[in-house]
Amino acid sequence: MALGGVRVLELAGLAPGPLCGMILADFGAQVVRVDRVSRFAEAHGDVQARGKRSLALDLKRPQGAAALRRLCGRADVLIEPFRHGVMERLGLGPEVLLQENPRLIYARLTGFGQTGKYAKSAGHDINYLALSGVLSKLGRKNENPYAPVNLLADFAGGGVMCALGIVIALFERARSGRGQVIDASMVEGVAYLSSFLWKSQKMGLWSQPRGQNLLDGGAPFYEVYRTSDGKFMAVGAIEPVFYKQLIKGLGLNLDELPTQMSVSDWPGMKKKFASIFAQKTQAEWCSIFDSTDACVIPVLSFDDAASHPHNKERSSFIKNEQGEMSPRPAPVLSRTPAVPSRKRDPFIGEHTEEILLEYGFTKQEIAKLYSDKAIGFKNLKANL
Ligand SMILES: C[C@H](CCC[C@H](C)C(=O)SCCNC(=O)CCNC(=O)[C@H](O)C(C)(C)COP(=O)(O)OP(=O)(O)OC[C@H]1O[C@@H](n2cnc3c(N)ncnc32)[C@H](O)[C@@H]1OP(=O)(O)O)[C@H]1CC[C@H]2[C@@H]3[C@H](O)C[C@@H]4C[C@H](O)CC[C@]4(C)[C@H]3C[C@H](O)[C@]12C
Repeated sequence: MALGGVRVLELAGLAPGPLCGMILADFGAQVVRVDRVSRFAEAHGDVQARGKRSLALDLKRPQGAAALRRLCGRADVLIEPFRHGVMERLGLGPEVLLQENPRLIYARLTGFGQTGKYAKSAGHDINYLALSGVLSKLGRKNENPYAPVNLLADFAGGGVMCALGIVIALFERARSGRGQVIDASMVEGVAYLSSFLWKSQKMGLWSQPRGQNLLDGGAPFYEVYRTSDGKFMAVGAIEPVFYKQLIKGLGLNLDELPTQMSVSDWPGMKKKFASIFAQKTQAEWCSIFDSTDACVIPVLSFDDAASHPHNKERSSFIKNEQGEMSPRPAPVLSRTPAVPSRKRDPFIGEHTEEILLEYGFTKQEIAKLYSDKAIGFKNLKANL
């Protein structure tokens, strides 16, 4: 696989870091998740542990921190998901680790970045989304701004953006032979993703208040409608050629309607479309719109998405040995595609000895680390 042979140490954190590690593991990297020893009961469950192994190491103990330094000496990538200053307090800051391994790619995945007034503040997806400006653009007319689960800052602007940075740094290292520090701020990651919104401000796409523009819930032809069986259809018929097919599928006469881009008529048109969509079931609307260019697609549950003919044809969702469904890695590379592990997720500390041996520790050294309580072997299933 494309990242075969790349050694990654992922310090266990919440949501974004685990996704970053999973992406690298799916594309072939050997990812070791470094879990806490003393707080098994409080482990933030890593539900994105596919393809990883787990080493339980107490970084608060000098022997544990020293062991991580040694591991980093042989690793290609370190992913650290803590607030600014934590690694420095552990004696594991970039200056130390890059001194010992100049090829190390030291990825610092935080909410606010390594500098700035909030650098040491706690936060979660919704806070980063707020500070980026993006949250102000999300939400229905006359309602509060709305954060779409924790997809945008944690995952899109965090885990995925950090993985991109790591791959770019690996590519550059192939030329220079040198590692570097990646300051992956989720605020900036999600802001970067929203460049289109920033650049299109003057195009008139966002001249209305939140929830009343073309792409944020204002336009009747870019909206979700309830069907008679309580399901929904997603409509995205933006271009006139597709809009015409939407109108035809709804059984309306284009000549008798206001022009598509008559913004003042959008609320009335929305009501009209809603009353029509409410007359048929989701399946009936699919039989009308499937294989047309009306840009009308059923809103699917996770189960329905996994079993939908289109997604089944592409094997877009996979099952692991436990029968758990999840999305397959994306994108699909033609020659070196990701081959996601089908194995169950690792227990915390399950591979401690195996990993330490692999990284050059002797059995005696491992026994000493264990007696110093710097490592753990417990086979506890990570929570959540
Ligand atoms: C599923 C829920 C999460 C959903 C995602 C959520 C919406 C997010 O946005 S996640 C993104 C959060 N932000 C970041 O990741 C940005 C960078 N990180 C931070 O800003 C901070 O880490 C923090 C704010 C996220 C957390 O701050 P905290 O003070 O806890 O930590 P830090 O300051 O970073 O310091 C880390 C300290 O830990 C020490 N450490 C680290 N590793 C080790 C080690 N191996 N050995 C020893 N010590 C270690 C390190 O030295 C630092 O120490 P110091 O501070 O002394 O320097 C989940 C959200 C909440 C979860 C639930 C909750 O946790 C309670 C239960 C816990 C139980 O175990 C499992 C079930 C829970 C219900 C749990 C379930 C889910 O996981 C959650 C709901």
